[in-house]
Amino acid sequence: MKFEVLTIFPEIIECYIKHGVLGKALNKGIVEVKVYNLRDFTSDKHKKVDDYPYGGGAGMVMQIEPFYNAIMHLKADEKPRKLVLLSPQGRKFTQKLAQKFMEESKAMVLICGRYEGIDERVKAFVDEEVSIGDYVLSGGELAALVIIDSVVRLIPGALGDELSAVEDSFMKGFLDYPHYTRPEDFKGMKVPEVLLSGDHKKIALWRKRQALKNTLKNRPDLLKNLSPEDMRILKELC
Ligand SMILES: Nc1cc(-c2cccs2)n[nH]1
Repeated sequence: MKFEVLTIFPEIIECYIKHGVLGKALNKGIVEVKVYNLRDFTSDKHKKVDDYPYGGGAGMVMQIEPFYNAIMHLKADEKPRKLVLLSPQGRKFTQKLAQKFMEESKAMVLICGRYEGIDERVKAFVDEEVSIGDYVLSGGELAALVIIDSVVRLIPGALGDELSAVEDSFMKGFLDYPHYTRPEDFKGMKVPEVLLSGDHKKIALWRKRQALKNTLKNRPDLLKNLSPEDMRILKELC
């Protein structure tokens, strides 16, 4: 899978992708990330990327020309790619959308705006507008990293041999179960006995109950389309 990121702060992307799961996936060649500085696609000596808004108002608006030039540069190889604009106005990014992107796209262009927004005409050249949440960031770079990280984790082989339990739970519609590791007793705070029992059936049931309990408490909106077994467990909790 290939990600191409358009930004005026390439360092933000380049620094993050060197670490952790992303770093390993890059080294394994499972994923490629190319970052393009929009300033390299300007035509003035000051590499200007923004200007005052037509109609007045606070702040600056990013101009269409650098985005257009960068997109045309990428499209010159005529390879298929999904162009995604990050913005608070976009469709909500979820684990299911991450799965869809991983399954359907060989290459994604992540377009990062800054300031008070970007010229609306840029949207004529994108496939999707995506929001990672109902809050405003200073720029699209963090949102782009969220998408890269969550999509790469889903690529077969990216996580090595460890199970991606967290992704599984979100895909099934509830939050993750609690995790513990050594020591068994930390200042009197003990690991739940069931996890020391070696009884995998009991452990699996305990984890499911805890996951449903957490979901009921913090994200009841996720609790739909439960299996009859999960519904039975949930009813016991109520
Ligand atoms: N979900 C989300 C995206 C954004 C921004 C994208 C570009 C500038 S601000 N804020 N919140």
